[in-house]
Amino acid sequence: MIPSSELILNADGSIYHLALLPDEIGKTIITVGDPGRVKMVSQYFDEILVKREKREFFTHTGRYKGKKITVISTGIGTDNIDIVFNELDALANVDLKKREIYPELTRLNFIRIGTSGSLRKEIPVDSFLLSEYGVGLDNLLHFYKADHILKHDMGQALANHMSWSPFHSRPYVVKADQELLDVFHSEKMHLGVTATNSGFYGPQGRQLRIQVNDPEQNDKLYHFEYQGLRITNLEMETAGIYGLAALMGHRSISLNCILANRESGTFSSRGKQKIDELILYTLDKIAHSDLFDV
Ligand SMILES: O=P(O)(O)O[C@H]1O[C@H](CO)[C@@H](O)[C@H]1O
Ligand SMILES: O=c1cc[nH]c(=O)[nH]1
Repeated sequence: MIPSSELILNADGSIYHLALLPDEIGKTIITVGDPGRVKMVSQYFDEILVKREKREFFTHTGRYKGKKITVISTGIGTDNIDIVFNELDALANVDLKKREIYPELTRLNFIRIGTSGSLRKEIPVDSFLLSEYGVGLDNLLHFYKADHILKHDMGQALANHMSWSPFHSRPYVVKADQELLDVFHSEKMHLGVTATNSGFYGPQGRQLRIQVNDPEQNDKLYHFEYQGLRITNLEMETAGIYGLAALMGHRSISLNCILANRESGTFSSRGKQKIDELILYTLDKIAHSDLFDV
């Protein structure tokens, strides 16, 4: 039995931060960072069955062309990914009344629709990128037994290449789910290696008023190459999503709308329109693939 200090439920039996009950989520779950993006997705649903909000976690569950879909905002960062993924997994795989893990587990499909900054001129603002790998420069996965899902050789090669101080955590590398990669890949998508960091400014090499430790950081990331793989873009959730989904036995994929180009120093003026395009692209792929439950 999982004690009430670990699996925390609200008075109505819903899970602590998300305030959701088990039958209020679908097996296909779209994650977005921005709570305002939830209704940008659910406006296309044919019906909305559940609407819930608590803190930065806004959830709409509904149906789109016959498929049951949940869209949920995670807020920013892998610390929030830890909360959202553990709580959604508990809703699917733990009997909340008995506080016991179900003998048969349910596999969820997670699709991130997020924004990102590109490191490369050839991946310009307003383009879309599918993350083949997530490279965690944060430290979330180091708190879990994750050796069996990590591409250690590449993580170590990147640590050596960056010549970081021992105060930095070691990069962790996780591959996307291959079936979801196949579903979402098309000529509209760049395929990339996405570096996930623990901040938007210093950790992504942005310097406004206070100095960063390594002004060459983005340049070093740009030049890193491992077995033909090169880092393409920066954001703040993908590697955590790939890591936790793989550890829990779920599928996950991250779709990025490129808003910033760090090499050319530009930022999109058409962000909302391009995110809307990526949402419609994603919903269309879900509607037409057998991988997603009705
Ligand atoms: O647009 P979202 O999904 O929030 O994603 C990106 O944008 C945020 C930073 O502005 C970070 O969460 C980053 O990962
Ligand atoms: O540069 C960017 C743009 C969006 N989100 C990020 O995390 N970084």
